[in-house]
Amino acid sequence: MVHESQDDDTLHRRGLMLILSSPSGAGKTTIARKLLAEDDEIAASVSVTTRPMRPGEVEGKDYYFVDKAEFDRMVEANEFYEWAVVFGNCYGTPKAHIRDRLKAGGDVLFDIDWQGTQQLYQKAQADVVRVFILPPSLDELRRRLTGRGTDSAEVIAARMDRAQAEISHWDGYDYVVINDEVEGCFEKVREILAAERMKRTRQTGLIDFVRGLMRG
Ligand SMILES: Nc1nc2c(ncn2[C@@H]2O[C@H](COP(=O)(O)OP(=O)(O)O)[C@@H](O)[C@H]2O)c(=O)[nH]1
Ligand SMILES: Nc1ncnc2c1ncn2[C@@H]1O[C@H](COP(=O)(O)OP(=O)(O)O)[C@@H](O)[C@H]1O
Repeated sequence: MVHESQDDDTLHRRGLMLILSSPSGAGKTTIARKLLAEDDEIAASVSVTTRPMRPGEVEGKDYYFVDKAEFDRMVEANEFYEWAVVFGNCYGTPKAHIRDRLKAGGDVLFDIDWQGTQQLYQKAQADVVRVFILPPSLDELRRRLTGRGTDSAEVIAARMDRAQAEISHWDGYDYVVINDEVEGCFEKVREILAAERMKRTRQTGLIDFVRGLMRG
């Protein structure tokens, strides 16, 4: 649970920003979905966009939908950690909701590439935990992209062409996990998350607790 106050039996902690990146097809969406389904202390980051809402999309769940004037105002007011224009529409990661969530002890999951990772890290270094997921081999990466059945042969070829360039950014991450087998990879990501949650600097309730201990 996300703690609203410190009046419960666990020490209050500050949330963290968990970034999962990988070359396309290595399995970051699979790991992210499992984490979101099994861990109620973490929620996905919701971006702001000027793109029109698609049928079935939900405001505040898929995106926050705004018009261009409002998006420009948010850029001017420095309300984004990062933003970009993709296919003619603007997309940005808003600070406000994320800050509130971190303060309340909730974690936020980002499924973003190395460029977005660099930008987030520059803005929020102390809160960011960067995890890079590697495929066990390029042959297996190709098998996964093909097996997913979502992309044409051309798109798969383009993703394979980009894979080595993406892999070359592995050293910009705090942790690297090889996704050989899903359950094993998922467990490793969970262990990383568990350890990062225990970091002294994130346990904001510790000072009072230790003072109490010292007073006897
Ligand atoms: N930089 C950045 N890119 C984003 C953000 N949110 C979404 N995108 C990217 O915008 C692109 C288009 O997203 P979307 O309109 O949902 O279409 P789809 O994901 O291609 O179906 C994708 O490549 C997303 O990764 C964001 O907050 N910041
Ligand atoms: N460890 C694994 N072993 C075999 N297949 C996997 C593994 N992890 C993911 N997959 C499959 O590979 C495909 C690509 O995974 P996905 O999570 O969509 O990758 P990404 O989000 O990195 O593009 C999907 O069909 C997924 O079910």
